[in-house]
Amino acid sequence: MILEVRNLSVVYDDGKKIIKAVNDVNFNVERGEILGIIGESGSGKTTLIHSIIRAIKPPGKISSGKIFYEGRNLLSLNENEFKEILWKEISFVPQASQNTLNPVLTIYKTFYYIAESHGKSDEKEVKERASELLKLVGLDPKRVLNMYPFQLSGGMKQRVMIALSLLLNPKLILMDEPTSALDMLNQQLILKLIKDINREFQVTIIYVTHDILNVAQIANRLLVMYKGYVMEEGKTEEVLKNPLNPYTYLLINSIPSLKGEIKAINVPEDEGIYNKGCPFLGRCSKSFNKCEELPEMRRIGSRSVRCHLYDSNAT
Ligand SMILES: Nc1ncnc2c1ncn2[C@@H]1O[C@H](COP(=O)(O)OP(=O)(O)OP(=O)(O)O)[C@@H](O)[C@H]1O
Repeated sequence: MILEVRNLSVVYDDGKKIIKAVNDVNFNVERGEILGIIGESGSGKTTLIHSIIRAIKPPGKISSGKIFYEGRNLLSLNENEFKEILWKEISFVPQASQNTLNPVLTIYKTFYYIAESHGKSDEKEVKERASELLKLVGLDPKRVLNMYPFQLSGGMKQRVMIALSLLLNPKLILMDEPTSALDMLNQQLILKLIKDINREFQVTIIYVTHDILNVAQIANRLLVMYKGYVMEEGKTEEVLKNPLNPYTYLLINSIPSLKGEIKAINVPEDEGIYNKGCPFLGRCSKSFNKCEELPEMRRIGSRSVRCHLYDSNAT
């Protein structure tokens, strides 16, 4: 196991409103796997992976929990200890990452500054490593290293971000919606690239998306989130073939035939009156009295599910 998230909760409290963005989340990430985290917009996916890289800013706050990376709790390391881990052990491809490249730096300088901040300031070595990585992601280093971000297409920028994430040979890469701003062809190319990187370098990947078809092509396991709660977890093919949680069932059955994006789920909107109980209570067609209590995560064979429908089967 490379990462272990235990009882993680995150709240945003601006003094007027409290949003419980991540609620008592528990999961493990096995070495070498691709874990897909799926859920609609607002389900807490970005907040969850920002917690891992300690990027939660006020009014956000990690209210409880531990995140163990190779046995060390990331949340209790001091700044210097954590700096040693970021990029070198764990790297991050952010959401809308095409817009996160510094517009006044050439691509080479961007590589150089990250390497330099981790004690690697030999220009020749950095250039060689950057060239090797750009080639790996299908870009011509001779052209691209001297270019500025505005001279690159969205697909090229996304490839640069993936190359950058590999710069210091991390063991774990967190990717937040890495294909969301790309056309279908580029999405498929990036997915193939991520799968190749995972296989070739044995890098563990956490891939966050609202696009279930997209992630199902590459993820070994899926974690389904709703309103900050994990609703279901299991091997990709098992979850897709036999979703246990009514929310997962709806997610899968809302896939339009041509494209996997979850645009709308064909159930009534949440009326917003259910502050306790199952988070999906307001929209679930299978709910019954017991659902007014929050269901615990139950283990069913190799799967886990949060739903009272399985109470009697719980082991
Ligand atoms: N900086 C912030 N201040 C206040 N609330 C926030 C902040 N960031 C996120 N939230 C709230 O936390 C909840 C979870 O948001 P988050 O961005 O983590 O979800 P998400 O599943 O990643 O959605 P998306 O795919 O749209 O990014 C939402 O209700 C969101 O409005």
